[in-house]
Amino acid sequence: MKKKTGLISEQMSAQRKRLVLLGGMSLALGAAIVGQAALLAESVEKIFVQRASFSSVAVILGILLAVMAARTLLSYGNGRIGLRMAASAKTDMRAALLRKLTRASMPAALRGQTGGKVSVALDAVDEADSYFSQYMPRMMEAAVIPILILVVVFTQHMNSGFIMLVTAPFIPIFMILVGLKTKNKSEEKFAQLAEFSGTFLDSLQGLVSLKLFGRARQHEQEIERSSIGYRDATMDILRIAFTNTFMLESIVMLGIGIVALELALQLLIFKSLSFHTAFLILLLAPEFYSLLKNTGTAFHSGRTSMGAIGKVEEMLAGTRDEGAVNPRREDGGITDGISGADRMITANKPGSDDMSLTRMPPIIELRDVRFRYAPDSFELAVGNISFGPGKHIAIVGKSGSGKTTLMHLIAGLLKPSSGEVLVNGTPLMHYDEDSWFGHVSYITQHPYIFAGTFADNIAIGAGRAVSRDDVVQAAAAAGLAAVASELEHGYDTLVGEGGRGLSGGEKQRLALARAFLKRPAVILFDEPTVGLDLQTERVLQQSIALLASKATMITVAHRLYTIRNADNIMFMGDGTLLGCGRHEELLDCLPEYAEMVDAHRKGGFA
Ligand SMILES: Nc1ncnc2c1ncn2[C@@H]1O[C@H](COP(=O)(O)OP(=O)(O)OP(=O)(O)O)[C@@H](O)[C@H]1O
Repeated sequence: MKKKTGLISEQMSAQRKRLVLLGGMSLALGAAIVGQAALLAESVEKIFVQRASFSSVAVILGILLAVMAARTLLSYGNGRIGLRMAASAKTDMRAALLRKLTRASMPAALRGQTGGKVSVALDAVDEADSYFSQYMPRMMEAAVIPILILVVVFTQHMNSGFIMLVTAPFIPIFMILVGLKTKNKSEEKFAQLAEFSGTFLDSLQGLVSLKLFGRARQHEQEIERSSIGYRDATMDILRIAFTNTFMLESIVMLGIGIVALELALQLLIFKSLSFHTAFLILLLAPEFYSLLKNTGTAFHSGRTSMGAIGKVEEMLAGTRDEGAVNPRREDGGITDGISGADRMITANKPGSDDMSLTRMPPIIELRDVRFRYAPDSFELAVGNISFGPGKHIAIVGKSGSGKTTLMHLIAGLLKPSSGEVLVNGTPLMHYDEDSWFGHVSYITQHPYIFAGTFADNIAIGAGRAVSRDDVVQAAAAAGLAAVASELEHGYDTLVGEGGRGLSGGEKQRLALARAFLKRPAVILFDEPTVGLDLQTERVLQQSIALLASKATMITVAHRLYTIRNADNIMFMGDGTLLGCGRHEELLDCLPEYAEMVDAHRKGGFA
């Protein structure tokens, strides 16, 4: 048998008690099978050979019935244990996947196709079922019962024992040969399924863009291609399964035939065997072979499952990220804009000093921070800088210069490759993630709107139960009161997926409303690049100013108004900090900055 994968070994040790129970029940099942055959042989001999009266065999028949009932119960029990093991294993695997996905760093979380990940989390985990529900119970039975039967047959008739011993290995040998091929095919099938799901979801999400660019037909063909790939991989596995069954049946028939022939010769020609013994062995031989054959079928599904489990392991390993070191769960973090998967960066190291987080708004310092998304990719490098409590920092620079990356590093959403971000003098990575994110709000340009009511979407920002009054107040502060009153069911209108859509400006104000409920000490603000109407712009500016009055605010700034009013402007150029200071200072000493401001005034700022 192939070396078990890490996940399987983990499950085996976690479910050791059930495995021991399975072993015990298999032994009892073996005893019931042998007992049933012995009692049947005894009663047939008594009734048909010795012509004994029915009453004299009634007791034996009664015991036989009881043993048959026990055998059925034991088989059922083994099945139940297998199902329980499968249920726990699947729950554990899904939980592990979810944990990995939610703790992955932003770069790791963004890697790969969403549809592919969903397919692994749902389909591949489901496919793992048969390893525990079929393969394990059958393997356990195969490890115990055939040996028991062989011992009994050897004690009764050596020749038959030898025939069974010699023919039996053909079944596992064949199983191993087929199994090796099945596992590879199964991995291929899951790779195809993940690709199919990924392509399908991607195309579905970008349907409008695809139509606009006249690429819908091409994507349709792409979906067709990957669905055919998946179908072919499934058919290959089925082909192997059918060939497997046919070959196993043939081996079993041949084995039983040889044993029967040998028994007939000994019984009728050489007369060296009693009817009772011959009949007992004839009853045990099919049990012996069919057990091995069932093991063969279970082996096939077990190998398919192992392929699926391999995919799950691959995903668990794949989402593991050098930058993500957080061992803890997070669910109440930053209120807006980024999904749970994007948040997991800070670490909770022993001895962390969460006390200093009570000094809010905090002092934020950067010490020789460097960061790369991947080797040989864009590199960000920032020297030593410090921002006092409650300062407003604007990060500016041309597109792709690293503004968002820098903000994510300051927020702890990305872990520096070298250097440190200090909050109140303590490295950010030393804080408990929940405590830190409990003080932070992130208002992105495209906040995530969950499927739910308008009120629910605002309330989620608080991270605790809040009253409708609180929600209404937060909405008003964010300039959303008029929007809510225009909605069909007011605050109870369904928004997000499957509900009413919201405009870009409305979404950003909703993010603001979430932040108002939270009252963060650190605000990360990704200023809209697209021009909002004057009214919306003013509401946003006023609300942000109100929110930021008692907070440190870090803005990826595009508006001259915001830049000019910032306490510190970080001017980025191709991943390096070209200058840091107030507007007037940078105007005097940094020609690139003056050029940018000039271009902005003329309306050509990019
Ligand atoms: N997840 C990622 N993986 C790899 N590279 C990335 C990733 N995100 C951003 N980059 C690269 O890092 C560089 C800086 O990106 P960043 O988003 O920080 O720029 P920006 O200044 O905020 O740009 P913009 O103003 O256009 O939003 C870019 O070259 C970008 O392609």
